[in-house]
Amino acid sequence: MIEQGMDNARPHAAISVRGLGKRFGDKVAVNGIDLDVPAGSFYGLVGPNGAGKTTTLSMATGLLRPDAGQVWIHGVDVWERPLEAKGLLGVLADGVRLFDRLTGRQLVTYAGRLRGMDPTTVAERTEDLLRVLDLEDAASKLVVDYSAGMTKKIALATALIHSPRVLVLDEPFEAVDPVSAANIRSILAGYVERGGTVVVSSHVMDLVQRMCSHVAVISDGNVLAAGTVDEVRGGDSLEDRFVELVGGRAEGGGLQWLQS
Ligand SMILES: Nc1ncnc2c1ncn2[C@@H]1O[C@H](COP(=O)(O)OP(=O)(O)OP(=O)(O)O)[C@@H](O)[C@H]1O
Repeated sequence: MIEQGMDNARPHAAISVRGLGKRFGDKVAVNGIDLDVPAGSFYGLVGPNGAGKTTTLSMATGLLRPDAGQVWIHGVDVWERPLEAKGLLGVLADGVRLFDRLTGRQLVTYAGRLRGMDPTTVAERTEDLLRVLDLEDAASKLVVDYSAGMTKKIALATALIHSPRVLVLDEPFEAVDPVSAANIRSILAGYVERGGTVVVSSHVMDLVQRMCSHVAVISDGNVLAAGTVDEVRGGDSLEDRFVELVGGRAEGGGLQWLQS
């Protein structure tokens, strides 16, 4: 069934965003954007600091109420049918506090039980996740005592445990060591191969170019370009295209006084 209001959105997209906007005081953080994330795509969201990526992802996943616009996850309106929409999602949010007085194992178990999963499956998947994310040795330690990278990985485990249809990951590789990052990349690539959809925000253009099928470039709350990675980069590297679209390179690096 296609929902009311979806006429000009894409009913078969994993995520469809129309006219999404958010303002904080005088600052327009997200300026009425449209975006379609095709089902089965590995979608990168890139943009300079303060571009509106986190605000967009927070609104798209039901964590932050938009001032304007609508979001559908596989055709389900996030703000009208939040429970149903959230059931389809796994989210790694930026800067959201975890229940960090739990151990890593307890936190992942709790996430699975909150999703209504049976205890045996939760226990099995929790051990699998701790193993592939190299957190077995830290599993009995409180999350409050984790390093930044370990915290990122345990939060990722809580997003994966229920095997959602759509994964939305804000900066999943930030602070994560190269071996764990490679493990996470292969987990995500396998998940996409099996029909899942992944959206990641990242500042690492090379990674997005290698890993993602699609990309959107956001700057100052607007979508400057969106499509397949090849369409957006148009023969250049994604990094060169990004700098061309976004601008802002300081001539000669500036800070001539910075010398020894
Ligand atoms: N809760 C808030 N209160 C006030 N301003 C906010 C709030 N959240 C975000 N902003 C502002 O909205 C704009 C977009 O921020 P956002 O965090 O979405 O950017 P981002 O693209 O995720 O940046 P980064 O790459 O640095 O994480 C920024 O100007 C930021 O200062």
